[in-house]
Amino acid sequence: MPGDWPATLPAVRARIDALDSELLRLISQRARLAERVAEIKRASAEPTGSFYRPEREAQVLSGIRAKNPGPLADDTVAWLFREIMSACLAHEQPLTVSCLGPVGTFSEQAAVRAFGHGARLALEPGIPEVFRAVAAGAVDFGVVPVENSTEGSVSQTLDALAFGSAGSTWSAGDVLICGEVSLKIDQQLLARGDALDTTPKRIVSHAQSLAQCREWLDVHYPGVERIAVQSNGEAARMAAESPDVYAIGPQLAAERHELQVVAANIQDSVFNTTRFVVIGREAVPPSGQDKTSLVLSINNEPGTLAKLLAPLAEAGIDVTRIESRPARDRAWNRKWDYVFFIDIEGHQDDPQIQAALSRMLPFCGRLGVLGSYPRAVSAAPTAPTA
Ligand SMILES: O=C(O)C(=O)C[C@]1(C(=O)O)C=C[C@@H](O)C=C1
Repeated sequence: MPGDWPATLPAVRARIDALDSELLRLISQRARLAERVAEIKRASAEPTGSFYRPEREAQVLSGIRAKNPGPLADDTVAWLFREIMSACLAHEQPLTVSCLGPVGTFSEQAAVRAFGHGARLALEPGIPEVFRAVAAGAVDFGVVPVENSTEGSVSQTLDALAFGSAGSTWSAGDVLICGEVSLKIDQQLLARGDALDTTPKRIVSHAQSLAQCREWLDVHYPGVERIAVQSNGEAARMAAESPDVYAIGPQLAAERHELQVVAANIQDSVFNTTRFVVIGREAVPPSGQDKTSLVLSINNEPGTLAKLLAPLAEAGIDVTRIESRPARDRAWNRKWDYVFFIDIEGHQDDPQIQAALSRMLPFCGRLGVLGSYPRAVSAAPTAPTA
């Protein structure tokens, strides 16, 4: 520690007060610059619909992590700047972000992780409703779960991205992936305070959460009926209404619904993590550290998948995920039975990616780009546990 550090508590606090004043002055100056950014965006020849710039935010957060001198963790300083940017953006143009509700879902937590507390949240009863709100322009962006490390893909999200709405109120392509955020999922068993010493008649949660805790429930609550509901928030709401019902969900749900934690961190895997995507209506320009999500159908002949992936391998493009699902949409399955979801490193505007995609086209029944977006930059209020 430098020799001129103050020695007494009042002297240290005086130094902290002086630094806080300086920080406040700098943050206010930053907010003034954000006002200027807004003026420039409004006057731009090609004004974009939203002032939110995920590619710029990813660059700012990566830069902060790289420059962090300590002693605070990279995740912590990135989180502080996430909130500063969120406040600056809210000052430029308030955003509304839709996600699965009611209050107390992991999706709510992920939306705050992606946008900070400056965004207004619009909570929807289901994932299709989040897509509909984004497609209709009722909200600026949405945040939806796409895959979980224990349970795999969230089929409602993949189907909506690939095929559009089941009722044809909006089409695939109206909604694009604009960003991603990962959340460590710690599941809590929740109950009303007056139900703690009883055996519940039912344990309710979202199907994914029940599946993530299957083994733990088999051991600790064998024979108790498990009921899947629309969301963890809805489960917590039901537990708050009846002492016969226990819910599984996040700590946030306990706080929002005034429930007690009967058992903490009951997920079967300690690495349990869910990846969420941010969905919007506009394509995102390159940030320099991007991913592209593709959906495609292939001719079901021997060797086609290998031929399809060869241009990516030959160009040294990393495939971060590949997943197949039955094609539900007639336009996709008239001739082709399965669709593949493939995530690759890079942006669709990169010439190298464009060249690889055009070499893949002859092997595809259809090929759609679900979006190019900045790779998640970790920014968490507390150090992640895994
Ligand atoms: O650089 C911009 O375009 C801004 O609007 C400024 C800013 C920021 O506070 O740094 C705010 C919101 C955007 O999403 C990205 C960055």
